[in-house]
Amino acid sequence: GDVITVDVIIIGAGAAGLSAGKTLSEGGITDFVILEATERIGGRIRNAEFARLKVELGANWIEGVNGEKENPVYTLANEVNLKYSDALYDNVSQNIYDHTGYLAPELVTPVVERAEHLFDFVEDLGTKFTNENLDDISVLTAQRFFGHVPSTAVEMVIDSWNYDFVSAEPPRVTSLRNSQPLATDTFLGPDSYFVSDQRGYATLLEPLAYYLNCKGGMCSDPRLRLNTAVTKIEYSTGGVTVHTEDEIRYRGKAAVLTVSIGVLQTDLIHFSPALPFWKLSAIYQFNMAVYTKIFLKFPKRFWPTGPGTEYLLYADVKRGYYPFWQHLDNEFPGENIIFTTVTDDESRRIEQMPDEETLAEVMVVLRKMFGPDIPNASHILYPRWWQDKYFRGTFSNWPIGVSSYEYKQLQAPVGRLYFSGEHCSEQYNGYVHGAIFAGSETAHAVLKCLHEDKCDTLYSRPKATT
Ligand SMILES: Cc1cc2nc3c(=O)[nH]c(=O)nc-3n(C[C@H](O)[C@H](O)[C@H](O)COP(=O)(O)OP(=O)(O)OC[C@H]3O[C@@H](n4cnc5c(N)ncnc54)[C@H](O)[C@@H]3O)c2cc1C
Repeated sequence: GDVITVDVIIIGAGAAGLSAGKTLSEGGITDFVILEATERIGGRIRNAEFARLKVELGANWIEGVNGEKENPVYTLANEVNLKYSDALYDNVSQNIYDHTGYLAPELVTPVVERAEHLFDFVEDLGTKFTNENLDDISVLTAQRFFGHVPSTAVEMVIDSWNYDFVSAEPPRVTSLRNSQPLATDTFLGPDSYFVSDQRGYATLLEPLAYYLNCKGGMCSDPRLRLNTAVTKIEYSTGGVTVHTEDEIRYRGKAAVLTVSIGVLQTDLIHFSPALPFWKLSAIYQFNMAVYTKIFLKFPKRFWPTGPGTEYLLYADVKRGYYPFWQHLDNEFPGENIIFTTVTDDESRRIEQMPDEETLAEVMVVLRKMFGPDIPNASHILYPRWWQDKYFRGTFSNWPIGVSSYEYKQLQAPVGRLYFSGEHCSEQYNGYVHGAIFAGSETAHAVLKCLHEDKCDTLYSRPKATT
């Protein structure tokens, strides 16, 4: 097949790949290509048609605003006048249901208050562990130090609201040191905005990728190669050769690989030579979580509406069984759309079910919450991120057992092959802003290599940090 020679090959046109291209451009390297397997830019930022409207199947919130450091996602959103609204999480104690229906606030308020104390305690312990450089423990272990672990249906749903809704994995899995308190809240700010713009959340990537001339999702710059899946990467200290499904080889002085950690954990891309053990070990230890929004449309509204009703919780004896609910009356008045979110094993389970089976389960839950007379949903839509070979999940979560030293190995290049993507942002992994920061940081390392000849050597094992 053909051989195309460029300075740098970027693999993946998600937020990280596009951000890497921007930093390279600004650093004087414009001879690059971006190889993207799918038909569009944006990766895990993606919307879809749903009953006359468009809804976001991937990233939906701009997380971390109004803090000491500006969130680049917020800046970009404002540049394109993206439509978003305040995420009003605070009122959730007024909106809890179980199999008997609505739970009066006086029943649940003491549980919510205790969960707040528990949350603060865990954050303080996380700070202590970081400051004193103590060996990591899980968030669940930290909760045990509080003397109480959530165990009733209501306690569990509030607990999963505080943790699983954010990290898509339960506290027993998640690292205390690396998630508490959340750097996004601490540095970028405590507020979040929910995006409902009909042009799509991904519109904010257009100013980021200005060098590709994108408008309405279409980009005219030939350096972007859509529908171009990478199958094999050969790397050395001299450069990188990337093979694609359409049998073209791209040769570069360096490459930036931004596919998700879920993809790296599979054999979708063949590496030659095989990735060294320390690198594979770091890749396999990190977690790709799964988080699924299930959108439903009804012929009429039967849930409460008005300020403070947006987020609802359903407490089941089985933790994680259709626990989180959010209506879209503010965003799409009169459309009668509500969605439920599940995570982790429940996501994996429903990904394997046909829509009708999931809908039947969801209707049973809704009838417990709102009574037997509510109508059936007319539409259902949910994505299968975990089954998709180009994603294999939704976002990374830092598990217990991965130290900062091992994390550096996840980020480290092998030869001239550089790794990037949201999972490579030490502070902000899992988020769109994490992907943007990581893409830029990796591109800076590539610039240093190409301009100053300061490149990491093949198989170099990153030095331990204290
Ligand atoms: C359901 C869901 C909800 C989320 N909610 C939020 C949120 O509210 N707020 C937030 O900040 N973040 C959220 N996130 C996380 C956020 O979307 C991601 O962290 C971010 O978009 C990841 O960007 P990335 O560039 O690192 O990876 P990706 O977007 O995955 O980009 C990598 C690209 O590589 C491509 N690729 C894969 N394999 C190949 C191959 N072999 N050859 C060529 N290309 C390939 C993929 O198609 C993809 O386009 C959510 C994600 C999901 C899925």
